[in-house]
Amino acid sequence: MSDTFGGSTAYVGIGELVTCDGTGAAGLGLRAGAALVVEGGRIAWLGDAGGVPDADRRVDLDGRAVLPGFVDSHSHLVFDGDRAAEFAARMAGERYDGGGIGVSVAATRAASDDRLRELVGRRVAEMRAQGTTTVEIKGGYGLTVADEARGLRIAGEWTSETTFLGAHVVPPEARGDRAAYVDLVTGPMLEACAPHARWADVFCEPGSPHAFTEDESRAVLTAAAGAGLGLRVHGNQLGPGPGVRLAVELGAASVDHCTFLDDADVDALVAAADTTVATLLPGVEFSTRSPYPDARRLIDAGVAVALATDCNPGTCYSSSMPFVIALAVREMGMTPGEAVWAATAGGARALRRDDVGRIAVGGPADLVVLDAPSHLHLAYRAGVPIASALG
Ligand SMILES: N=CN[C@@H](CCC(=O)O)C(=O)O
Ligand SMILES: [Zn+2]
Repeated sequence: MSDTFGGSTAYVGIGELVTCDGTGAAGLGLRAGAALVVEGGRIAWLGDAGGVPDADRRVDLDGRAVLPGFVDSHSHLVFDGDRAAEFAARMAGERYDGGGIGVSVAATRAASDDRLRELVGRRVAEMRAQGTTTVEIKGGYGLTVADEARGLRIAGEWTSETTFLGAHVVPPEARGDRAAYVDLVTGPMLEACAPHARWADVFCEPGSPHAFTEDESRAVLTAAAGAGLGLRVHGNQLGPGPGVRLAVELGAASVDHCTFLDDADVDALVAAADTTVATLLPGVEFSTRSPYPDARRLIDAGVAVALATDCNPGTCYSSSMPFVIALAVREMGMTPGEAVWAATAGGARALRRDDVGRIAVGGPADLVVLDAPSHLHLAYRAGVPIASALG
């Protein structure tokens, strides 16, 4: 977030500064007794509080911790309607298979531009209020040329990290001819959407009749890369499958979910650790009552791991990165430091950004302050709104 005050601001009294200016948990970059000067929305100075230069304004944070703003590298904010009844049915034992996406597609198609704009704006504001300063937003609830282009145009009003997801599911009207729908996605839909997107994604899940097979996914991703888009994949969410290996083969920036992995998937992710991030979305396992991904196995093997919300109406209607961090620590065996790194610097890597997700001189002043002395409190005080953007 940027400081709205016109001049320079010195932040002193920082209980713990978490810079995330390194790699892995070792790169958490914890500093005690540090201070920051922010000017023009940038970090102008970082050092020991004893040496803080003069500034136009001085803010005493009274022992609170300061972190980089969260980088939520996976969300689906462009939708209307909700699926609370589907959630309740799952809590009573129903399984998630992606079929409910059609309900959100119908509601989203029926919404006016202004209505969608208002909904996305409200959700982005909800994220920012919980410390998220960079967000990726996917389409995927329009599934016509016009509706996908519209969703991405609206998403682009809030972020440059927009993702074309025409291959979210095969929409009901196209079920009789899947090949024709893939042709639409790789042809006219991609052409209309590419100018509004940085990324392309596909729901690669051969076990679901709604999602896409390996060959269909490869066709979509290859066409998108040809149109100049970076690649992302929804893979291995509902069962073992080809998503992870396809993402690695095609040099995707991230493969997301990674819930059901075999040894070959983990080996592929280790080999591609400089290229492809495994983005874990534990809010989905919470909201679908599913087994959590084995984050420990991935981190211990040397896989690059990010955390994101996947905020969407079906599998996780939560916009809260602190909630995701708490789940990662409690349910996936990540240390609090690993979880914070994955939610900031890890998310930045998943978006191939080196300007966000860390606190460094010259970088954007995207800062989170905790109403607590340490990053440990994000998981320790789960459910308590201690994180907010600073400034
Ligand atoms: N799995 C595919 N897409 C979303 C869910 C979308 C929905 O159910 O509405 C996800 O990431 O979980
Ligand atoms: Zn998703």
